[in-house]
Amino acid sequence: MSTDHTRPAAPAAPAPANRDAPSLGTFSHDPQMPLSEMVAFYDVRHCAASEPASPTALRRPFIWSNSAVSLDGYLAFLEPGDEGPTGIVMRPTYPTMANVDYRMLQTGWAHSDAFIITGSILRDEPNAHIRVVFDDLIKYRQNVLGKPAQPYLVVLTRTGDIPATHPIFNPPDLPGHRDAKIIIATTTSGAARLPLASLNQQLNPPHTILVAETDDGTSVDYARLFDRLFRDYHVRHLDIATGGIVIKELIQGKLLDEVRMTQAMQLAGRMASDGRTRPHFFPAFDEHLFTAETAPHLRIDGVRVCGQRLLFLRMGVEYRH
Ligand SMILES: NC(=O)C1=CN([C@@H]2O[C@H](COP(=O)(O)OP(=O)(O)OC[C@H]3O[C@@H](n4cnc5c(N)ncnc54)[C@H](OP(=O)(O)O)[C@@H]3O)[C@@H](O)[C@H]2O)C=CC1
Ligand SMILES: Nc1nc(O)c(N)c(N[C@@H]2O[C@H](COP(=O)(O)O)[C@@H](O)[C@H]2O)n1
Repeated sequence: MSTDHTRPAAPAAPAPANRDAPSLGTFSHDPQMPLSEMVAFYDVRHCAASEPASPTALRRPFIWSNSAVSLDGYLAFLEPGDEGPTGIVMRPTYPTMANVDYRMLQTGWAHSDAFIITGSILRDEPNAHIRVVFDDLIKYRQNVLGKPAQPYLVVLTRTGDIPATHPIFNPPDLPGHRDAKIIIATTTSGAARLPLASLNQQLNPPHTILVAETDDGTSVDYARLFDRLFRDYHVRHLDIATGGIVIKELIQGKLLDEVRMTQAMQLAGRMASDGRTRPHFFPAFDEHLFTAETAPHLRIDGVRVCGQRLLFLRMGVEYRH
C-alpha cells in the first residue's frame, strides 16, 4: 500500500512523557496521516522494561497493547458474515477517521520487534492483512529505526487450530511484504495439532514453532514466552494486537507496561444478533479480580482526538495487586 513520500522525515525520538502533563493534541483528519504525527505519539525509543531483580530471573521486552473499543468496551460486532472488527471504528460512516486509526495501529507494529495475534483472530478475520502494509512505515523501520522490513509475527494458540491458507501465510510479492518471520507460540499438544503439512505449502510458512508452556502443559506461559523472545529473538519492544482474553491474562500477570486504546464514540452492547457474546477489552464478567485497593490504575500519558468520534489514549499501567 503506497503513501505520499514527499512528507518531511520523522522527527528524532521524543523525550519521555512528563507524567504530570499528558501530551494533548488533535490528529490531522487525513487518510494519509503524516508519519511525523504518528511517530510523535507512539514512539517507544525511550521505553524499556524494568530490569529484573536477579540475573537469573526471566527477562522480557517493553510491552504495550493496542485496541479499538466501543465506549462500552467491545472489540468487534461479530455479526454473522463479519470478517473483521473495522465496524468498531465506524469505517462505513467515517472512512477517513478509520484510516487514521489503521495508520496508528500500524505505527505501533512499525515500532515493534514483534507483535502478537491469536488463533481466534485468524479464524474471525479470514481476510486481514496482518503485517506492516504502508510503504512509508516499512521504510521508516529500515532507515530510521534500523530494523528489518517486518517485525516477527507471533501467533498464540492453545488449540493449534490455525487456518493454514490465511493471508498472513500468503503476503503479496511487494518489497518488504514477504519479510515477516512467523512464530507460532503454543503448547506441546497445540504443536501436535497444527496443520503443518498445509502450512508448509504456503508462500510464507511459519519460521518457528515455539513451545513455551506452563508446568501442566495446558497453556502458553507468557513469562517464559517473553523471555525466549527477549533472549533468542532480541525482541525489546513487543506489541499485543490480541483481543481481551489475552490482554486480561497479561494484566493479571502484571506483564503489560502500556495500554493504547482507540475509543470509538458508539455503543455496541454485549450480544451479536445470533446470540454470540462479543469480545470485550477486559472480559472478567464472572470472576472476582480486584478491589478498590488492588485495581490497576492507568496513567494517561497522551491523548489525541480525531474528528468528533475517535479518541486515542496512551496510558501507563500501574499495578497494585
Ligand atoms: N478491536 C480491536 O482492537 C481488536 C479486535 N479483535 C477481535 O476480538 C476477537 C478476539 O478477541 P478474544 O475473544 O478476546 O480473544 P483473543 O484474541 O484474546 O485470543 C484468545 C485466544 O488466544 C489463545 N490463547 C489465549 N490465552 C492463551 C494461552 N495462555 N496459551 C495459549 N493460547 C492462548 C487461544 O487461541 P486458540 O483458540 O487458537 O487456542 C484463545 O482462544 C476477534 O473477533 C477479533 O477480530 C482482536 C484484536 C483487536
Ligand atoms: N482497526 C483496528 N484498529 C485498532 O486500533 C486495532 N487494535 C485493531 N486490531 C486488530 O488489528 C488487525 C487489523 O485488521 P484489519 O487489517 O483492519 O482487518 C486485526 O487483527 C484487528 O483485530 N483494528
